[in-house]
Amino acid sequence: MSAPLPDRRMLLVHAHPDDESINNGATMARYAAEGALVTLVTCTLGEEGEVIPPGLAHLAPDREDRLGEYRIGELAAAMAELGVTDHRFLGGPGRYRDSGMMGLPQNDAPRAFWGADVDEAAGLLADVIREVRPQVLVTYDENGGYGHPDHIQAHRVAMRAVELTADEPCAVAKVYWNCVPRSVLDAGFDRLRAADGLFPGIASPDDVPGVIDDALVTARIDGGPYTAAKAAAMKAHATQIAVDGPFFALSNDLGQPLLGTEYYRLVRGASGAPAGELESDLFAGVAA
Ligand SMILES: CC(=O)N[C@H]1[C@@H](O[C@@H]2[C@H](O)[C@H](O)[C@@H](O)[C@H](O)[C@H]2O)O[C@H](CO)[C@@H](O)[C@@H]1O
Ligand SMILES: [Zn+2]
Repeated sequence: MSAPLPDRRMLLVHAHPDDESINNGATMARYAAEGALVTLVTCTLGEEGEVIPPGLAHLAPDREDRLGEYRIGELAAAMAELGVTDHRFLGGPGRYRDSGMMGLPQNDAPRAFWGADVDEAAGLLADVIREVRPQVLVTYDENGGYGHPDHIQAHRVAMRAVELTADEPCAVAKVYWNCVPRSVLDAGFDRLRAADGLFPGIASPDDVPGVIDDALVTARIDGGPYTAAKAAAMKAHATQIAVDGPFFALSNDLGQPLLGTEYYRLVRGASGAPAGELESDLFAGVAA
């Protein structure tokens, strides 16, 4: 007989190993520390990524094509930093392949996630929802945050899986999309510009995934005590992310702020906060 599930259960649906730490690392660490079940489903192995450390360049897709298996290890190390023990790949490791950036030939590769049948992939995710019965699901907005095909597809698959299970006892109570309020991001970039010289360049706020008007944000999760865990988890994804204090850069060498407070937009279910106020707990208002 399997152990009873914790009272609070959340499911995060991401495209590649690293997205979870970048978008939700502090949130995941906080809820894991508080005893909630935090389940991460990652849809690809990130096989088409670039490689930051020169000593690992041989793993690249156009060389040994072993980046995917390497990033499995990076993800496991990142989850250890966050205290998350339930992380899975959609359909099993390698079922769906990283599609590469929008418009590249890799988008049309045989196993590319971008070409996956959404209902089939959503059926696989629905099985996870039936197993863990999350009250809360977190994924990207309809643009995947920044238009990456795997992010857009992860959004579509996640939202379809929520629909498929909506009339079942495991129905997800609250669905959130990752976001960053413009004012918070602008302040972060002001700090980065003042700390000049950390990275070869500075990203444009418009390049940061999920930037939205402050008024559209519905939840603010103060990850304060867990910011260090988030930074450590991001560092674990060393092929993709370079971390320097409260800032980081992807393989494009463009610095951006590392935010310990994480923001969300409730798109399905009822807010647990008083009207006009931000939620400070994603589980607010849900039953065990
Ligand atoms: C954060 C994220 O979604 N990373 C993806 C992304 O990686 C970017 C891509 O390689 C781009 O060409 C670089 O300029 C940028 O610096 C990278 O962050 O796309 C990869 C390929 O699909 C993916 O593996 C990676 O996880
Ligand atoms: Zn990604």
